[in-house]
Amino acid sequence: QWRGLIEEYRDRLPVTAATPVVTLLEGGTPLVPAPLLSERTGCDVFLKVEGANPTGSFKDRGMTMAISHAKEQGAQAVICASTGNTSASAAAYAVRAGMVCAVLVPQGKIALGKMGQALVHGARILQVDGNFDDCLTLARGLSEKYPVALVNSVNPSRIEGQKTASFEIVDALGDAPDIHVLPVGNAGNITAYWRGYREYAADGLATRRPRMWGFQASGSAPIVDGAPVLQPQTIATAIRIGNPASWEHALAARDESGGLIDKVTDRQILSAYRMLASREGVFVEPASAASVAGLLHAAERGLVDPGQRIVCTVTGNGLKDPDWAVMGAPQPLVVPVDADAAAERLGLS
Ligand SMILES: Cc1ncc(COP(=O)(O)O)c(/C=C/C(=O)C(=O)O)c1O
Repeated sequence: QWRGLIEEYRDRLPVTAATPVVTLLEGGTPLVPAPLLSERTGCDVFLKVEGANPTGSFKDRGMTMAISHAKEQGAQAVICASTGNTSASAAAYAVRAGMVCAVLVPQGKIALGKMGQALVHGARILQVDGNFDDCLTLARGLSEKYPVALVNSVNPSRIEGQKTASFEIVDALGDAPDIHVLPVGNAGNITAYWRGYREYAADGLATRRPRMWGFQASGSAPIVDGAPVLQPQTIATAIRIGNPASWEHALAARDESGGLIDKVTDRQILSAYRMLASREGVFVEPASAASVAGLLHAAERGLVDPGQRIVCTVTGNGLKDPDWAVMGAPQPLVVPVDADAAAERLGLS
């Protein structure tokens, strides 16, 4: 039985015997081969399906660490700004820890599933009349003035927990991939993956470190454009972030790894989103598809070599944002309880 990240990687995490382990047995997620992406790119492509985590996104990796540390420090309340997945995760782990969870989300810009999670776990939710960056500014201010622990990815415990995804990938493949691809919003995850790959290589558990390829949405691409985006716009609301808190760390991951950070359009994101579900059988939320969209776009431009081993992290479960799955799809037919009628409409007859 998988014991959760802290137990599985205890000797690589900043925990002691005194650290209470707050866990929902997160981690140990599937590394799924992607035959269609492999064929399209001429490479060996795998998907790290982080939607399989307890609250449906990679945020659980950071949250088990952040909430365990908060509990160790005697916190009774935690706070986070979120585009939705961080708050869904913080709300669930706060329940496990017996803590109050305060959540600040950008007004009207949070996917239904994520709002539902925070609500049902009993978080105290405020919609902020501003964007995610405004929410983070507010959350930081509140955590400095009031006894509430900030659990955004500016909290180093979050990065420590999230680096374990790289450990799992090397443990599964036997070495690091040539390229690791993932979406970039607040840039905590690219920072965490690079740290994990570096640590494993330094300890001789991998012979190489991958090139890190991060992708932003073109309407919300401050790192690519070289300046904060004041009014970020993208249908991929999870990465609708104009001023990433881990900007410098993302640049370091890109440059130290010889990688890249680029942008993909909403159209490319939705195309990859649909291809993943309809051709690879993997349902992810739109922001997660930015990594696959970026890989396909890079491959079209000849940036991959045949036979390379590539891992794309798909960061969140498609159920988080069901509207996009329904949008634009034909209304399913209604049939009478009649086999012939059903067979005819299913095209079986
Ligand atoms: C599905 C999904 N994919 C990618 C990202 C980007 O990761 P980072 O670059 O580490 O920020 C997020 C981030 C979400 C939040 O920032 C939040 O929940 O507040 C996400 O939910």
